[in-house]
Amino acid sequence: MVADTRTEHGLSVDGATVRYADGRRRSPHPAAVDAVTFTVARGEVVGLLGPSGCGKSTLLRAIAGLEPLVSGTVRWAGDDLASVPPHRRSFGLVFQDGQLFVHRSVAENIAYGLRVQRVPRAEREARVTALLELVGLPGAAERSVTELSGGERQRVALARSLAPQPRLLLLDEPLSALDRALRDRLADDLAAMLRGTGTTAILVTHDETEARTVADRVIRMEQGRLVTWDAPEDAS
Ligand SMILES: Nc1ncnc2c1ncn2[C@@H]1O[C@H](COP(=O)(O)OP(=O)(O)OP(=O)(O)O)[C@@H](O)[C@H]1O
Repeated sequence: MVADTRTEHGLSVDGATVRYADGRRRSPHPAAVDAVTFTVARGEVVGLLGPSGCGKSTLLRAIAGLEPLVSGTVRWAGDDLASVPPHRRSFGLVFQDGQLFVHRSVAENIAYGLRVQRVPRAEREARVTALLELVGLPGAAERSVTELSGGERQRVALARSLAPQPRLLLLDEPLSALDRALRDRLADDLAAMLRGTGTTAILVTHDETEARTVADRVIRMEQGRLVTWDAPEDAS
C-alpha cells in the first residue's frame, strides 16, 4: 500500500466511536459518534456541517481528548493520541461563547497560553500585539473583556486560541451567537486569519455559507455518521 503523506502529516481519525453512558438503560446507548473516518492535512481548514444533535461537538471533543473513544483512533502525524491527555495535544479549542476569563484584561486573556508555555514577557507582549492586529482589535490590550461586544469577545477568544500556535484548532460554532451581519463579516475575517497563520482547523457549524466561506473542504454528519465529504483538492 502506498503511504498517505497527507495523513502522516496532519490529523487522521479512523473509525472513531463515542458512546455516552446511560445508566438507566440495559441496552447500549446509540453511538453519538459512529465509526467516523476522515483526515485533515496540515494547513487545511475543514468545515463540519450537520443538524443539531448529530454528534459534531462530540466528535470535536473526542479529537481534543475530552471524550474517550470506545473504538477507533485519533492520530496526529501518524501517532496515536490515545494516551496523550488534552493539554498535551497542542490543540486549541474555541466555543460559541468564547469562555474568556472575565476578571482579566484582553491582553491577559490572549497571553494565558503563552504564560503556561513560559514564553518570556517581551515575546508575550509582542505576540499579543500582533494577534490583536490580526483579529482586528489593535489597541484593545488593556480593555476589560466585560466591556466588549459579542463579536469583539469572539475575536479575543480566537486570538487567545491562536497565541500558542496550536497544531490543530478546533472551532465549535464560534460565530453562532452573533447576529447575521456580524457573522458574515467575522467569517471572512476568520478565513483570512486561518490562512494568514497557516493554521490547520476544523470548524463546526450549522451554516453552509459559513462553512464554504471559511473551509477548504466540507464534511457532513447525520446521526453520528459521516455522510458526505468533498474530496480533498489535491488527492488523486
Ligand atoms: N454529556 C452527554 N451525555 C449524554 N448524551 C450526550 C451528551 N452530550 C451530547 N449527548 C448526546 O449525543 C448526541 C450528539 O450531541 P452533540 O452535542 O455532539 O451534537 P451536535 O451535532 O454538536 O449538536 P448541536 O449542533 O446542537 O450542538 C445527541 O444525541 C446528544 O443528546
